[in-house]
Amino acid sequence: MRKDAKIYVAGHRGLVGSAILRKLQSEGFTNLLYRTSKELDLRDKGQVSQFFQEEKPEFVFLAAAKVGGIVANNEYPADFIRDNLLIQTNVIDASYRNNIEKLLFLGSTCIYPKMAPQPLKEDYLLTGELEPTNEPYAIAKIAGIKMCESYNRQYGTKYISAMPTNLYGENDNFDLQSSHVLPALLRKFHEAKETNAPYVEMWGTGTPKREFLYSDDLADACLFLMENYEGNEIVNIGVGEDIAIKELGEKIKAVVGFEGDIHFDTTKPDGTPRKLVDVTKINSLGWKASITLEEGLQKAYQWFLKNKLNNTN
Ligand SMILES: NC(=O)C1=CN([C@@H]2O[C@H](COP(=O)(O)OP(=O)(O)OC[C@H]3O[C@@H](n4cnc5c(N)ncnc54)[C@H](OP(=O)(O)O)[C@@H]3O)[C@@H](O)[C@H]2O)C=CC1
Ligand SMILES: C[C@H]1O[C@H](OP(=O)(O)OP(=O)(O)OC[C@H]2O[C@@H](n3cnc4c(=O)[nH]c(N)nc43)[C@H](O)[C@@H]2O)[C@@H](O)[C@@H](O)C1=O
Repeated sequence: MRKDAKIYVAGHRGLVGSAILRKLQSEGFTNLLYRTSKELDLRDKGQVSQFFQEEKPEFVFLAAAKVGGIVANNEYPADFIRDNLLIQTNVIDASYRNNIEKLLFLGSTCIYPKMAPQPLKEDYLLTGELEPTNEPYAIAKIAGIKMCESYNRQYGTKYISAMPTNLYGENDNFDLQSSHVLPALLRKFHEAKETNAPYVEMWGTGTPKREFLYSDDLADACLFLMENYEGNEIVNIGVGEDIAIKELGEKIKAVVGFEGDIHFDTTKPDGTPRKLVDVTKINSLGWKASITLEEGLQKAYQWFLKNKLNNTN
């Protein structure tokens, strides 16, 4: 991409979009385009068509989506399938109609079958049943992948799809009902320390395993793929190592400095038992994650302390 190429970052205030924006700015890209959801509701086809016709971006990072943790996905399945299908359909189709040069679509590793062998290889897509807690969201993401692939086949476009593992970092969602596990635990352990609470309650049994990638690493990978990858096959983005949720809780407890106990609310769902991605493909293309979980947890906690302390919703 030229440094003055017109690049639209959809979802620039979110965890992923804000990291992509920071990365592009730090790499010297000067012609960046972004809108909040209030300014441009990507679920509205008319607004999206008008925006693309007026602005004519050359490259699109599609990081706008309806996103949430296990309970939010489970409780609001209609919102997750509807908003994501609308956002991605409108953006991908408007990109085609306005001849954009290249688009990167962000999926998620929940597109893989619940019981797929580990680590998850890209070609396990559509080989088995999905995890029920996030099936509607995953089906929307699979539709996005297939839409990119179909436009490439029929129209000769260059739309690529990346599948990141669970993410965390700056501008994460710290709302305890709708967030993912890592930001939820940073907040829970911090608040328990501040109030001298005897214990922190974690959801589920603590036995599921997850892999965590810092958002700055993800942004680096997205730019790398935009500049170095073309093709219909999806590409996993991860670190290649996972950890049990209980162990993650212990690590966060230590980072925050909480000295009480951990309890488990087993009425809450565990979700998929394991979700470790195979990163052979992106590694062999020449990209590797560089931020360890220990470094990332420190960075994320410092960011939380500085930016969210009196401002959590
Ligand atoms: N977080 C994670 O662990 C993972 C995320 N991903 C994927 O990465 C992508 C980004 O996720 P993440 O950054 O975590 O999500 P966030 O919830 O942090 O951010 C989502 C962004 O999407 C924008 N958005 C939502 N609805 C609309 C709408 N109707 N119109 C316009 N913009 C909208 C929001 O804009 P505004 O702020 O202006 O309202 C927000 O900035 C998603 O595709 C997600 O599936 C994949 C794997 C894991
Ligand atoms: C990125 C990914 O994210 C989601 O899938 P998930 O990985 O299951 O999500 P999660 O981060 O919410 O939970 C991971 C594990 O952690 C446990 N857990 C403990 N204590 C808390 C807790 O306090 N909050 C949360 N949220 N989980 C907790 C929780 O019970 C589960 O076992 C989907 O949106 C999916 O669509 C998707 O793509």
